[in-house]
Amino acid sequence: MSSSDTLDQLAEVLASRRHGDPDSSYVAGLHQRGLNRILEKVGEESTETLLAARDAEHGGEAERRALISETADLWFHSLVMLSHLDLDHRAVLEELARRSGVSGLDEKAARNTT
Ligand SMILES: N=c1c2ncn([C@@H]3O[C@H](COP(=O)(O)OP(=O)(O)OP(=O)(O)O)[C@@H](O)[C@H]3O)c2ncn1[C@@H]1O[C@H](COP(=O)(O)O)[C@@H](O)[C@H]1O
Repeated sequence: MSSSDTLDQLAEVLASRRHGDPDSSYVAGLHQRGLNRILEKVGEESTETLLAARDAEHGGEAERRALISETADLWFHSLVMLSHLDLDHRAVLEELARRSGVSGLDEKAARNTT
């Protein structure tokens, strides 16, 4: 399965949980608690990811695996955030595709001249 299939499948599951039972679904519970709770989780996972990245820089395999796990938590909660706001994760993939081949330095220079 390709990486984008994995994201597509996860997004489908998340959509199906949007109005699900919070007693049996973590995702439904997040939606029920609302955007602020989801944003808190995105913030927490961001912090945990950056701390894990610092440990991974000079760490071993365990620290590198921990960073992968924290990044997965961050991506997952970001997908729940998009879903809560009825935004399609494929729009993010399309935005990255649109940027493909455009140097960040060139893009920034073009921004500063307009
Ligand atoms: N990918 C994930 C996923 N990644 C992380 N998590 C959950 O996100 C939470 C991470 O929060 P923390 O590490 O802060 O742990 P915590 O302290 O227990 O969490 P809180 O009580 O603070 O919310 C944990 O409960 C994890 O189980 C996920 N929960 C669900 N999914 C996917 O979403 C699908 C639907 O899940 P349900 O809605 O639970 O059926 C699943 O089949 C999975 O594919």
